[in-house]
Amino acid sequence: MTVRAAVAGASGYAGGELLRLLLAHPGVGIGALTAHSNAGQRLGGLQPHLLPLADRVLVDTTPENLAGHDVVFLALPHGQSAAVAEQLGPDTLVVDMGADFRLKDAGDWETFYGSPHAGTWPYGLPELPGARAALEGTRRIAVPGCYPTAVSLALFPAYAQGLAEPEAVIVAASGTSGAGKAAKPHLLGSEVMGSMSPYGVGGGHRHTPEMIQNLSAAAGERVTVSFTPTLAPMPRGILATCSATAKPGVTGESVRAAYEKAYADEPFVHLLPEGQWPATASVYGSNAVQIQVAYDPAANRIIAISAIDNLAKGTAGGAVQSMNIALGLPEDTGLSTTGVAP
Ligand SMILES: NC(=O)C1=CN([C@@H]2O[C@H](COP(=O)(O)OP(=O)(O)OC[C@H]3O[C@@H](n4cnc5c(N)ncnc54)[C@H](OP(=O)(O)O)[C@@H]3O)[C@@H](O)[C@H]2O)C=CC1
Ligand SMILES: CC(=O)N[C@@H](CCC(=O)OP(=O)(O)O)C(=O)O
Repeated sequence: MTVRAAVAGASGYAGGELLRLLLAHPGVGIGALTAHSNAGQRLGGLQPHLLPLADRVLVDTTPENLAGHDVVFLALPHGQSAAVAEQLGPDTLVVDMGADFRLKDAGDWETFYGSPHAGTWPYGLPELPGARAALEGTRRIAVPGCYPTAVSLALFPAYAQGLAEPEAVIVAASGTSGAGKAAKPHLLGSEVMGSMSPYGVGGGHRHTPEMIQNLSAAAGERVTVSFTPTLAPMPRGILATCSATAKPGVTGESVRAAYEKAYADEPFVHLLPEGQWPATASVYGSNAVQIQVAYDPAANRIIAISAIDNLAKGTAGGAVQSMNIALGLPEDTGLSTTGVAP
């Protein structure tokens, strides 16, 4: 079976990484490539690493250009996907890599994104309880945010197995590609190189409600989240350091056993051997997630650390993984757990 896929936002970082993965996917043929300000340009001038597609010309992001495909990926800025998606038929698999359909609570959406809520689609993080079943056969997928991917995978086993109190503290470092390709003053090389800095401090980051949604569902009670993102001088990668107070009776052994149970059969999540710690360099360009967990008896806290590539498992790889499930393909088709090093 070969499906024909269109990519809206093909000139951006997420669209570019998606095309890199789709070029290696045996079940996908690449159809229309759309953009906005770069419509009319050769892809090779914007994504020079995608050599097999260099002479393809970007077209406008219109329903006409996206029609006639089996799968349409939307790698557009927040708030742009809903209007495009509603023009696509119910038989088309629409995979939204933006935020528009991730949140269930309309109030949360309005508070953090400042526009009317478009709706909620099956959530593309297959490792979460119940998520795979919701993705099977669906024709609409909301790909999670990059930080919520890293944080939810680091912490949900502790909540799902009743080991952690409902308050999580998270500090995560992201590479600069997480902010997209558009020029922003704080992303100038001279600002980023040789420096790390926090942003969105104090509960203001828009990924906070998405983390609360995922962790609360796992816990069966509302989990509060204190989330501090930081910008790291690297192009890709997220390292999320997450902790929560342990419930009475928790030990290092019970925490380890909970994570081993949660991830025993997951193709992309690798619980590292004890004593080895996640590193962004180890997952560069791959769909793998590295996780390690420890119990700090002096502080009575569970500490879970994850590393992902924000553009791979954190966006495009997660999108392909969920597409595979929706189409009934083996989940790992076209995806690799092999990174690039050094
Ligand atoms: N970067 C990351 O790590 C992650 C990104 N995402 C999500 O993926 C989506 C794309 O992000 P990213 O690739 O980083 O962003 P970029 O800024 O790199 O790319 C944005 C893309 O959208 C196009 N675009 C911009 N404005 C419009 C518009 N008004 N209508 C239609 N197309 C438009 C751009 O076209 P043109 O170049 O022609 O202007 C470009 O192709 C976002 O929703 C983001 O949240 C999700 C998880 C992680
Ligand atoms: C470093 C950096 O700026 N990262 C982005 C997150 C990117 C992402 O995954 O988020 P969305 O898909 O929700 O846009 C940020 O903090 O806004």
